[in-house]
Amino acid sequence: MAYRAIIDGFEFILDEGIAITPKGVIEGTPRTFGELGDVMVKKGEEGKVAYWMFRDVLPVPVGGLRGDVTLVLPGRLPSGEFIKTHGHYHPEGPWGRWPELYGVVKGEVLFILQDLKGRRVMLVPVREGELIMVPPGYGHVMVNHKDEAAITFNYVSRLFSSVYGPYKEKKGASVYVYPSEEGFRVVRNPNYEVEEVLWCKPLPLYIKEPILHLAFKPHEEEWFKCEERLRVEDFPR
Ligand SMILES: O=P(O)(O)OC[C@H]1O[C@](O)(CO)[C@@H](O)[C@@H]1O
Repeated sequence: MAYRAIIDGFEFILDEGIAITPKGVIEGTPRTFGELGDVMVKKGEEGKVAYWMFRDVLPVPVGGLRGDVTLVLPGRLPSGEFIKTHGHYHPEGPWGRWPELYGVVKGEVLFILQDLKGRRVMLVPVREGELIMVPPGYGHVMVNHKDEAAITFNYVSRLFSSVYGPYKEKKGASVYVYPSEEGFRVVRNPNYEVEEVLWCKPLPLYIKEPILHLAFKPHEEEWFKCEERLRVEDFPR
């Protein structure tokens, strides 16, 4: 199924595997259930695609930044979790760890942000038209907890490679998100010493005007409003 999206002022037609972008027709890179095997408690259906990554497709007038688009499919993983991204950290840059600016242009995504040890966790729902800054030093996973595909974009520095190892070693993020009658439930990953899971809202930034400059905003900015601690279930033994 093809989707049309306007992303930061540019028109895209996205389908599974291929996209018409301002930079031409681009083949996507699939992330399969097999590649997510290390971040799930149960593997299976190896060849199925969880999300399509279209990297370096947003025109960026500022050298040094890369703009990607991601089509996150709806559904469940073999572990029973909602489809999610692999998750990664960013390494050190000249002013601390690299940040990343994300926007959602279709659907809704639940971001799982966690500090370097995975002890402090923020769950942030980001809706169509909203932006979220992944602050320096925070690992991030996107969960598609809705029944429709989600389309996101991100601006990030070209000067580093993402660090996937910690997520593989600990079998995913600090928490897992499963479907439930209320919508979703959050379960602790026993491989971390999770201290708190906060329910947060991104600051009210909307994709209505040029936003590229935000990728350079000072890192001290307070990017979230955290409202409450979330009830988290222990992992069943
Ligand atoms: O790199 P992951 O964890 O698979 O996450 C997917 C998305 O995040 C990015 O790697 C950017 O952080 C995108 O290029 C990609 O589409």
